[in-house]
Amino acid sequence: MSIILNNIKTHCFKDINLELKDNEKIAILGENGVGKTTLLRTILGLVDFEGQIDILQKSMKVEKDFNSIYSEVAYLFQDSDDSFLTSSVLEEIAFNLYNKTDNYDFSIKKALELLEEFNISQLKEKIPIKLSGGQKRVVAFCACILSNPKILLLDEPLNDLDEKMKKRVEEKILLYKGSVVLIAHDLEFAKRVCKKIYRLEKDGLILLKAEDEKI
Ligand SMILES: Nc1ncnc2c1ncn2[C@@H]1O[C@H](COP(=O)(O)OP(=O)(O)OP(=O)(O)O)[C@@H](O)[C@H]1O
Repeated sequence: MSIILNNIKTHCFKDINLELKDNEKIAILGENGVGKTTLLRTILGLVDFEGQIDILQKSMKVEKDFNSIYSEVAYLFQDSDDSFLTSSVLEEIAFNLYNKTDNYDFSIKKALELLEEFNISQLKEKIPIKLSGGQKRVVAFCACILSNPKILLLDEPLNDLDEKMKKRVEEKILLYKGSVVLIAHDLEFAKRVCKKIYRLEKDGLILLKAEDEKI
């Protein structure tokens, strides 16, 4: 199992139970303010919680337990600006892979390939926080996936993207060889990418059936 949540309670929801298998992709939908982002932040140890969290077979009891999983869990923030750590797009995208491999040249080479694949090579020397909203989104997404983490936590990844870029990002998520928790408001997108779709409510996570059309 990649993630097990048992009876998780935070300031905005209670009794969340979830099992995410290795390489499984799930989507979580729900009303504004119900706590979807808070749920992702809880999985990362950024929110006070009660209950039991296991990630990649490790039990997360105290804050430092979460440090041990950061190299294998990537988080696409709802607000891309919150994620930027470096002063160039190229270094931003290479950052996690460099941390993981300690190989600068290899990380830069792979980052350049990904920039090419997303057709954004012209951005490589730009300062991430000065990009447009959509450009920031793609750069933050590329920074998450380059190091192939075992778990991807994606908070509304298609926000601000044009149609072409939405397709590229969707394709990448679909083919991603790892576990994915996707927060989305677009049910059709969620259905195309994930087999299991949940709706978050105050009292817990509800598994939606294939025939459900409404959230
Ligand atoms: N750091 C915090 N401390 C206390 N409450 C917070 C904090 N961050 C968010 N909240 C509150 O928690 C609730 C859930 O917010 P959250 O961002 O998780 O919702 P969401 O489901 O992701 O919403 P949206 O669909 O609008 O992005 C909101 O009422 C919000 O005001």
